[in-house]
Amino acid sequence: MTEPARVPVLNIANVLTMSRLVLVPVFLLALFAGSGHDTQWRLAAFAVFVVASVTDHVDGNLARKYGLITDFGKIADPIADKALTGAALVGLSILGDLAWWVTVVIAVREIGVTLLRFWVIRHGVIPASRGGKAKTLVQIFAIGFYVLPLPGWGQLVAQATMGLAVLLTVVTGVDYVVRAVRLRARGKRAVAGA
Ligand SMILES: O=P(O)(O)OC[C@H](O)CO
Repeated sequence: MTEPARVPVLNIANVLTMSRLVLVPVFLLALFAGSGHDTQWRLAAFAVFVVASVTDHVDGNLARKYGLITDFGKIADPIADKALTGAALVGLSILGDLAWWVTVVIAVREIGVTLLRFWVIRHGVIPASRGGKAKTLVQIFAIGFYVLPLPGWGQLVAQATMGLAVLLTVVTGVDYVVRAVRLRARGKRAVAGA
């Protein structure tokens, strides 16, 4: 019987995921340059943020299209997303543009879900859910609006989008807790029955 072909971890989808991590310090440098509120630097930070965010879309599509899905990618992709969004949220809060409680709520959920993934890893990998992907997309839009130097109405749009992001972040976080508990319970039952 022929073995199924192994997908190499070092593939284009995973390289794109890792490049998102590399762009995090570049984004922060641009965000804090020029005392943090210089229009040109904010636009530069926005451009880096958009490029990094696009890699999130492209790596997943490439992985699915060319069969490059790996367990490494399933774990690394959400971590790279969290590094980017987390750095942006903390940066915006340090600059006084975003309330700290928003950053803390999102950070607690994102770190918590990452720990959950490692907690159940012996029993299986919890990939990003549809809700999780939607949550990341809304977070990215919300952060993008906050990074851009927008007029008053734009700031209202930014706040509303961030409110939706917080809601989705919490709801999907609870959903992952339920999934993790079920996966562990199934894993334990399987071991007990072995
Ligand atoms: O909600 P998570 O932790 O599954 O993260 C979702 C990913 O960021 C989607 O690419």
